Parts: sequence; C-alpha cells; structure tokens
Amino acid sequence: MTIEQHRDYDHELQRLEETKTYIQFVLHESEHNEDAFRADIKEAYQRLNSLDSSEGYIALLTSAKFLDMTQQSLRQLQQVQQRPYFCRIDVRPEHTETIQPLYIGKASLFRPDTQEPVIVDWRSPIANVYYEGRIGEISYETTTGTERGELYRKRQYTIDKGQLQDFRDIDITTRDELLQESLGGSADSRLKDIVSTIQEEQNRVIRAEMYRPMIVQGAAGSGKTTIALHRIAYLIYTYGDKFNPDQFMILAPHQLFLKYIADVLPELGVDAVRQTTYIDFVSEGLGKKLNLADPNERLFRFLNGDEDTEQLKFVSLYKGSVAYKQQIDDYLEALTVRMLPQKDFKLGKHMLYAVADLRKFFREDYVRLPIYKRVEKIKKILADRLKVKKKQMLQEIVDHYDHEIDQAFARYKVPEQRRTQVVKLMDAKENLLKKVEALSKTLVKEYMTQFPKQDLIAHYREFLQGLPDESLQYLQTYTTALLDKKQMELEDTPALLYLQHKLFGLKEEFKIRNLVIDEAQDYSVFQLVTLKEVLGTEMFTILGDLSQGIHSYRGVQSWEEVLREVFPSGNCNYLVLEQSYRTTVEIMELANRVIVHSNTPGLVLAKPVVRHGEQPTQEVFTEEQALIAQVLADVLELKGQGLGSMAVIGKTMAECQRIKERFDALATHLSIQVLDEKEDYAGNDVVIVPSYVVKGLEFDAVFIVNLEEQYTADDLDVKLLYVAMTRPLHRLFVYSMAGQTGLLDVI
Ligand SMILES: Nc1ncnc2c1ncn2[C@@H]1O[C@H](COP(=O)(O)OP(=O)(O)OP(=O)(O)O)[C@@H](O)[C@H]1O
Repeated sequence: MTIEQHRDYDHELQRLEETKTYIQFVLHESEHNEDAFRADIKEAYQRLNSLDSSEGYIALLTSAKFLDMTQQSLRQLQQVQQRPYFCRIDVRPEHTETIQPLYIGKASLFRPDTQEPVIVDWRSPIANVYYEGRIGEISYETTTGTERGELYRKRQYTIDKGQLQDFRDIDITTRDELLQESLGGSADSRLKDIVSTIQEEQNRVIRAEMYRPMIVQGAAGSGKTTIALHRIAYLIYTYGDKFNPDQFMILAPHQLFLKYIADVLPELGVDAVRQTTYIDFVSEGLGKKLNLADPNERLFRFLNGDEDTEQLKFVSLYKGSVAYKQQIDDYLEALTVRMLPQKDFKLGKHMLYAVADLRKFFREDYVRLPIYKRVEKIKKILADRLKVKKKQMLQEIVDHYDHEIDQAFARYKVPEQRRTQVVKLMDAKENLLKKVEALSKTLVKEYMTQFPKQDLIAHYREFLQGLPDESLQYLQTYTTALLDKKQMELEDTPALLYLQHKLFGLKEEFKIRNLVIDEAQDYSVFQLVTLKEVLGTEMFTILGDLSQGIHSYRGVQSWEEVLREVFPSGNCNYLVLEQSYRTTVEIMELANRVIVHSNTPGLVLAKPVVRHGEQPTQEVFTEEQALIAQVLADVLELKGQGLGSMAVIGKTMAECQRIKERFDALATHLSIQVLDEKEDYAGNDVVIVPSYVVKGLEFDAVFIVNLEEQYTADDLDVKLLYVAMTRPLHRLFVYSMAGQTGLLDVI
C-alpha cells in the first residue's frame, strides 16, 4: 500500500498544511511588530479558525510553558517550518471521554483562543508518553503530580522540506523505522539532534531528576554526547523558571570537540549555555593562561615505553587521587594554624580586639571564606574598630584636656602662671592627639604583617616541599622541576584550582548550578571533587565510557570510586547504556573482540542496534605507497557510493604526518587535512587524525592505518584501537604494513 492509499492520508496531509500555514501566519504577524504582535496575537489567531477546537485542559497537560511566546520560541518556530512535528500521540486523559491527538515537535505552538496545542514541545511532560509509553494505560509526571490516561496510538512522520513523505503507527513490536532511517544516514562534520528517535533508556537519562547527580556509563556510540545536550535542553525547558541557561555548563575534552557539538543546542532552541573545555574553565578560575606541558606528550612516553613510565603513571594517578587531596587539606589546615592571629590588637594600652576574638573570626565566623579573604576580612574589622575607637579616644582626650584647661583657668589667678599652665596643657593635648593619630595610621598595617602573603604557585611549591612521604620524592622533584620552567601539567590542575579556591577564591565567580561532563572517564576523582567544591553544586551529569579510558593512568579507575568519593551522600544515580547506535553489527563485533583484551573494570560490551553493513576490511601490505594508494582508491569508490566524511586514523601524530607525506607523494586532488585537537574540521575530503584525538568524533568511513606503528596488547593500545574502531558509521578498513599488525593478529 502506498502512503497515499492510507485512509488517514488526506487528514494528515491537511493537518500538515494547516500547521504550516499557521506557523507562517504567526511568523508573519510577529515580523511586523513584535510588541504589537504579543498584544494582538489573540485576536489574530481568532481570524484563522480553521483547526478543530478542543478542550482547554489539554493545554494544561502539555505544560503551561507554551504560553510564553518569546522571541526565542519564534526563532524556534522558524527553524521547524520545514518539519513542524515528527510524531503524534493519541491520548485520553483519565476521567474524560475525548481522545486527543497531540503532534509533537521541536517547538511549542498553541491557539490562545481555544488553548489547543498545535505543536507540543518534545520536552513537555506529556511528550514523555511518546518515548516511554506503551499503547494502553499510561501515566506521566507533571509539575502538579502524576497524570493518568490511555494511549491509543503512536504515529511517526517522515516530513522533508515541508512535504509529507511517510507516516507509520508504531508500538513495541514495530521495528523503529525512523531510527533505522536516521542511523543509515551520513555523518556530517557535526553532531545532529535526535529528538524524534530518542530511545527509552536514553530518555530516562535525559529526563532524570535534576537535583540528583547522575553518572552514565555508556558504551561507544550509545549516544552519551547527544544525550548530554538533549538533557540540557530538557532541563532548561522544564526548570526555566528556576535556572537561566547561563547557569548550565558542558565540559568537553577539547576545542575540536566543542566545534563538533556547537550547533546542537542552538538547534534545540537553547542559547547561552556555557560550552567549554576543562582547561579553559580552570584557566578562568585561576585568572591566567596555563602553561601546560603537552598532556599528549605524556601519552607518547607511555606509548614508547620510556624508562620512567611506571613512575610517571604513578605521579599522574596520585595527583588525581583522594590521598593527594587529603594532603592538600592537611597543608591548608597547617597553614590556617600558622595564619591564626598571634596577638591582641591594641592602641597603646587600649585593647581594641583580644586575640581570642580574632582567632574566633578566623576559625569559626569566617571559616567558609578562603584563607586570604578571611585575612582581608580581619583587616577590615580591625580598621573599622580602630576608626570608631580612635574617634572615641580623640574625643576623650579633647574632653579631658579641655576640662583640665578650664580648671587651670579657675585655679591659677596669676596670668603668667595661668598662661604657662594652659599652654602646657594645650601642648600635651596636641601631642597626645598627634600620637594617637600617628599610632593609628600604621596600627592595622603593622598588625597585618603577621599574615605573610604568597601567591598560588609559591603555596603549591611549599606544599610539595612539605610532602612527608619518601615514596613521593619523585613526584616532588619532577613537579618542582616543571614549576621551575614555569610549567605545570594537566594533573596539577585539580590541586591548583582547589588551592586557589581555598586560599584566594576563584578569579571568576562562576554562577554555574548545573554541570554536564562528557568523556568523564578522563577525569580524576580529585578533579571531580574540585569541580563540585568550586561550583558549590552537586547537580552533575557525568557521562563516560571506561572502555575508552585512554587516559586511565590519570582518569577514573571505576565508577564505584566516583560514587563513593565524589558523592558520599549516596544519592547519585548510576545508569548503564549498552545499546550502541553509531555503527553496524559487523564493525561493533570486531571492536568488541579488541576491547575484551583490556583491563577495563566491569567491562560491559556495546550492543549494536540491528543494522548490518559490510564486513570490516583487514589487509597487510609490504609497500607503504601501495597501502596509501589502496586507501585512495577506496576513498574515491566510497565517495562514488555517496559516503561523506572519511578519516584516516594513525596511532600518533608522527604516524599521521607520515601518512600525510605518503598521500602528498601521490599528488591526489582530494583535500586532506591532519587534525589535532585545536584544529577546526573544515569539511575536507579526508582527515588524518591521531587515535587519541579522535574520541567522541564519528565519520562515515574510517581507515585505521599502521605504517611504522602498531597497536600492541598493552592496555593503552587496546583502548586506542577500540576508540578508533568505534568511530565509523558504515565502513571500517584496517590497513597495516607487514610486521605492524600487533594485536590485530589475535582478534
Ligand atoms: N536515539 C538515537 N537516534 C538516532 N541516532 C542516535 C540515537 N542515539 C545515538 N544516535 C547516533 O549515534 C551516534 C553516536 O552518538 P554519540 O556520539 O552521542 O555517542 P557517544 O556515546 O558519545 O559515543 P562515543 O563514546 O563513542 O564517542 C551519533 O551519530 C548519534 O547521532
């Protein structure tokens, strides 16, 4: 049966046309005069009365949010003109007789005259039914409690450029064609939104309670990045009255990744969310550009198996540990004791503040402030007290001497005697007043000399110097040597940010309330604890995959550790996503054969959605030029088949440069770019990327090329290879020079 023969075809076609007309009408009206539009909208809507009116209560169910016809929602409406909605649910709320069809899309649109929703936002409470509800009885949460009802139909639409292409009714037994269609498509150089095909387990993450922290262990391609962005859009929509978008922040691994995800939130109608990298965040907090030793250099040393590998791994791991934090806490405690006021604050013999009171300020009243802010506070308290006391004392001196002078006038009858006496008294008064003035000028300053000030790095050095443990000798000399070169490494940043927070307060006052961390497997426990401390919030969504933990020497060792150390209150949600959407069954199976060789704790293998493709190609060459020529031939053939983005993944940057040279030698017309993590992906025909930069990204086809290097059975290599193998959507080629097959031989 063609779609035109469906008995609802005419109705659906008409509904789409009406919706489009209606959107155009609203946009047209708003263009003329935005202010007037808001006032006139009601009347204007009444003129266009072609849609069925229906009960107002539905409007309440779909959320009161759509009443807010803001500029932003108009912009969103503009964006959805070509595809106003992607599904429809037919629901009958409990205790009513009417079955109401609700059309769900990426915007909100309603008719103020009837309160009838024309498009229901995908984030509204009732839209949850589309993602979770089975045909039959349903319930869903609204701000006012649980609503119940019955779901009669879920219908999906394929609408392209405003034209109705297809629609189909779905339930649990129907294969999700829309998902298959979406996954079969081509990878852009950026991430796309997935509102129409969000899966049940993903929906649970997106809509999970905001106030509880959440950790998501998600397999490669399970949609972590996509979900992270959709969750932000959902939270901003749902809690828009409590939080502003600029109180949300997403931390991504590097600039290349940020550019890759940049468009998703604006396309979901969300602006102003802070999207940044961890390093940039730290650098703002410390108020300076960080001179970081290249974190990848560390990785190369491990890959090369340099002789100090074990010591360096220990340093990295230790600097991210709770033990290191504890040592910093001990240092801060000792510093606090050293900084405690040592003496009374006196003006001459007069007590202005007893040392015990000042210590109480330091230890109790202002204990929440950073140490140096406490010092500043004490300075202010002293200055204030001095000001009041000085005034009082000066007055007392004046009163005292004036009284004495009056008496002298009365007592001495001989003018000469009287004059001498009065002059003496006046001089004494003057001198005393001057003395008090002079004393008080420097009094606070002198008192404050007992609080020596050092900058952040000096404190960190002092801390390192004081490390008691013999076993930390290497860490101490290694780090001090870096500091001598005015450098630090990524692993030092939690300590430095934590110290900055506890000693001085951050340079920028972040108003972030809600934090989303992607690729969180690369964060250490100390990093996460520090983020929690400095932002003063637990509203964290932490997404990562331990199987892709290529920085596991410094990152999370297990999620249990994070649960225990970062969220000890025990209220953190923990969810696992096993289903993987990116790649084909054939590619995922090969990748899974690799990752089982890793030491990942509690490894959960990714389960690909049922989408078949060609078997990955594995080939060994004896000539480098022949290998590259084969890649080139494949690229051209794949392009001919309509595949878009393609990546050649080399193990290291040096390998990538070598691959590029081989390509150049072939004088191809293709545009080829070597990408590092600072680069912008300029949509070249082929990009060459090192394996440690490629995590998070995806391409239609991937060539893993081993010219001079190979992936061994070492844990780090296994993970790098796994990350590389899980990047393609459709095709995977593994081309190695003879002798460089390594781990590939055993899978
Ligand atoms: N429900 C869905 N509908 C359609 N596409 C989806 C869905 N979920 C995920 N995808 C697609 O799967 C791919 C992988 O998603 P994403 O990059 O967010 O996964 P990830 O878990 O962050 O992956 P990785 O850890 O491997 O980098 C993307 O192309 C995304 O659009």
